[in-house]
This record gives sequence, structure tokens and C-alpha cells, in this order.
Amino acid sequence: MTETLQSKNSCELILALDIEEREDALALLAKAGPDLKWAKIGLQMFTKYGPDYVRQIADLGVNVFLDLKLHDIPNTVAKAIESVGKLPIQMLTIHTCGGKEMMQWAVRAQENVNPSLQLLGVTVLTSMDQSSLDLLGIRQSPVERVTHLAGLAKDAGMTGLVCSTHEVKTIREAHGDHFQLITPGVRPAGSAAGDQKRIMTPAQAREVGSNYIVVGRPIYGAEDPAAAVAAINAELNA
Ligand SMILES: O=c1ccn([C@@H]2O[C@H](COP(=O)(O)O)[C@@H](O)[C@H]2O)c(=O)[nH]1
Repeated sequence: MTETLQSKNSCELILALDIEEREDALALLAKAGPDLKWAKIGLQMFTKYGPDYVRQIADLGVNVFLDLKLHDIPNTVAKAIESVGKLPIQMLTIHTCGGKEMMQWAVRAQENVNPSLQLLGVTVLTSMDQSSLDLLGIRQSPVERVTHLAGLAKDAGMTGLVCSTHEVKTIREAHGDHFQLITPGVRPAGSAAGDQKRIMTPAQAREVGSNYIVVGRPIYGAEDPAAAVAAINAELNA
């Protein structure tokens, strides 16, 4: 599938495939049908099934977001991007808290290996709140921290971020449409938050200006995952 990155006014669903077995993930994608255009492969499935699994998912015709959250010294991150950047993926994550130099090396590696790959900088994980930052000794609120990391990411040449829906407006005010904003921690009304702390519904995410929402458990844990996908898409397109 040839992907087109979203404009500011539209918001698209990415399904997080944090599923135990490869066959179950493939069956879920088959059931979701053409309404689902993006699948996210994270550490759980990539560490178990590797690059061949990425190719298998891409062969189904969905765009692939490889969520490896790379965080290491600049050279190591750049080399990892040179490796996975050759896979049929449209998005890849690194951690912005790896620093400006790490992000600069990452951007250079991405531009060399796959110029159309959207590199995304993870800011403050959506599972964290003020008390999580306090425990780390970070004297900033989540929104202050995300805003600071967004500025660093922009200076390093990054054009995509992973943040929570709670920071989208602030980032848009500061940087306009510079960034593609991908927001996990999205929960349809009535769904369990689980470990997610900074959450909103799909409709609220679209309203604040997210380009993409990432949803996992409320879909693959639902009795009818295809219906859950349809309901979220209906909310995003209302
Ligand atoms: O800040 C972040 C960055 C990444 N994630 C990932 O998104 C999904 C969310 O899954 P749910 O089941 O909908 O909670 C998961 O793969 C995370 O690794 C995130 O949640 N927050």
C-alpha cells in the first residue's frame, strides 16, 4: 500500500498489534478488512518474529509502523535505522530523550536509507503522569517536558512525534503543522485505561488535532475486533 501521511484536519487509526501469536495477528487484520490502513508492530512481536513478520504484515496491504523506540548512542541508533529502514515500513520510532545529536544522526541515516520513511520521536510515554516524572527527578509537567523535547526534535530535523493527546494543542500552537502527531493512549468511552495515564477518546483526539491515533487493547481485546475498528473509524470520521 502506498501511504499518504495525514493532513492536519484528518485523523487515522493505527492498530497496535501487541498480540502473542503471529497467526492471531494475521487473522485480526484479515477480519478488520480494508477499513484498517495501518498496523503497528512493537517490541513484543518484533523481538519474537523479526523482519520476516514485518514483510508478512506489509504484504497484506497495510502500512506498517515499526515501533522500536530506539534509544542508544548516535552511532548505534543510526546503524539500527540503516538496517530496519530497508524493510517495507512507513513509520519508525526513536526516543527524543536520546538527545539532539542522537536525533540528528537518526535523521541522516533515515534520509540515506529510506527518504520516505516517517521518523517519529517519542516524547513522554502516555503511561506516565506527573508523579512518574517526579520520581525520575524531572522538574517539569508532562506538557512542559513534551514541549521541550518537541523543540529539540525540530532543531534536530525531526518532523514526527509521538505524544499524548493532551499535548497536541500546545505543540500545534508552538510549531503549527510542522509535525505529524501520533497519539497512543486513546480509549473509546467506557474502555479500560489499563496502564495508560494521559488519555482521550478518538473523537477528542481528532478534535485536538492528532494526525493518527494508536489503539491496541480496546480493539484486539474486544469480543468483535472488526466492529471495534469500525466504531473507532466512525468516531474519527463523524
Ligand atoms: O507513549 C507511548 C508510545 C507508544 N505506545 C504504544 O502504543 C500502544 C498502545 O496500546 P494500548 O493497548 O492501546 O494501550 C502500545 O503498543 C504501546 O507500546 C504507547 O502506548 N504510549
